[in-house]
Amino acid sequence: MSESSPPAAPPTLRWVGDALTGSLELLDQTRLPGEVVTLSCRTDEDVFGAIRRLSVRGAPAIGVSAAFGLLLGVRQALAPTPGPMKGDRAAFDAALAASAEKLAASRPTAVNLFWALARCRRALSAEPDLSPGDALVRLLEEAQAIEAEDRAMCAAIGRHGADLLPEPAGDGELGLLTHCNAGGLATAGDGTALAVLFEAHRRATDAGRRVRVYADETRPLLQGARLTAWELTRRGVPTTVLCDSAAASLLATGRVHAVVTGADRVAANGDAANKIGTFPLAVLAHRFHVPFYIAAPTSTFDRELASGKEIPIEQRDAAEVLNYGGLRTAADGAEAYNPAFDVTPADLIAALVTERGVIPSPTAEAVAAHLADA
Ligand SMILES: CSC[C@@H](O)[C@@H](O)C(=O)COP(=O)(O)O
Repeated sequence: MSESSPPAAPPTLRWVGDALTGSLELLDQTRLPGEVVTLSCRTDEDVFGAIRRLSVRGAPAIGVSAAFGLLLGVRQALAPTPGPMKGDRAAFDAALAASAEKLAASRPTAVNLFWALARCRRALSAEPDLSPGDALVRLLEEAQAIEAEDRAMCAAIGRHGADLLPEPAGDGELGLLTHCNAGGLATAGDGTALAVLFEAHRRATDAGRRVRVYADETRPLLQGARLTAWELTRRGVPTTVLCDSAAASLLATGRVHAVVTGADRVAANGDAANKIGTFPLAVLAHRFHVPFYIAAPTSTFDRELASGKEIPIEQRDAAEVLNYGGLRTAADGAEAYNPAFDVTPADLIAALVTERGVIPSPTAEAVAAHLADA
């Protein structure tokens, strides 16, 4: 390790051990960047709580964690103390359904949660003859497959997205603006939007060029200032944090050449829900003729929803808006409006980037063609 390397941090999520005795370790994102703390989850209740309070967050990471949470839920029901699984396969399937229902209630917007739970249940219903013990091992294999696939998806998204980015004229710096955290902390890999920015930085460095990432602080929970800036600076990417409300004046300077964000759910027509504050960025990007890209794996697409109007938007605790750093800052008696996500209409999105490639100027037809056989 060189002298300037930051201390190693634990991965965002990691399964440790076998199906019968293992646990899910999560890097507690509520403590970053000040403290690096690992949570050990041994029940689905632990995972539910971690998702709900945003110790683990970001659409793909929520999905992967929920898959491991499902295993923990079934194990807790059928082997609450160390030892072989009790009950028959019907008891296993009932515990699986109950745990999936519990985990699905943790957060409403990121479709990866429901996608991962449904995928695990399908894998088990395809093998009805497995004993409870073997079915638990099968569940672990499926959760680990989801995790490994997510990692590969991030890498592919990074390459496809970086191919879209312009080269600034002369020896100018490529300026890239992002919102919230769609990085390694939000996935099992290098992220979605941040994978694009990391790849752009790597390519620019190889070519002797410069990249700067502008990270919106992302009120009210500061995922941009706390998490995105932490990831970028640890990897040596020049990083500038700005108040969300400074984006218009930054774009007006011409220093931003593309805006890249992630998504929590993309509807069949290409409308995309992402962290509150993403939609205004897309409007601003349109105003300043800067391309606005959304990077998300196909597991974030919800073909059952015709448009973004149908995406359920999480409303969070008023205290997140009325307080700051644990202290009340809003006048007594004021109420809060605190949707966690907004929906960017497809016509403001220059391209959706997935692990399969790019959907330029997304429409329902283009999204359907892109997802065919997915
Ligand atoms: C690759 S993560 C994409 C999105 O999940 C991310 O941008 C986002 O909005 C996360 O919101 P959060 O409330 O922190 O879970």
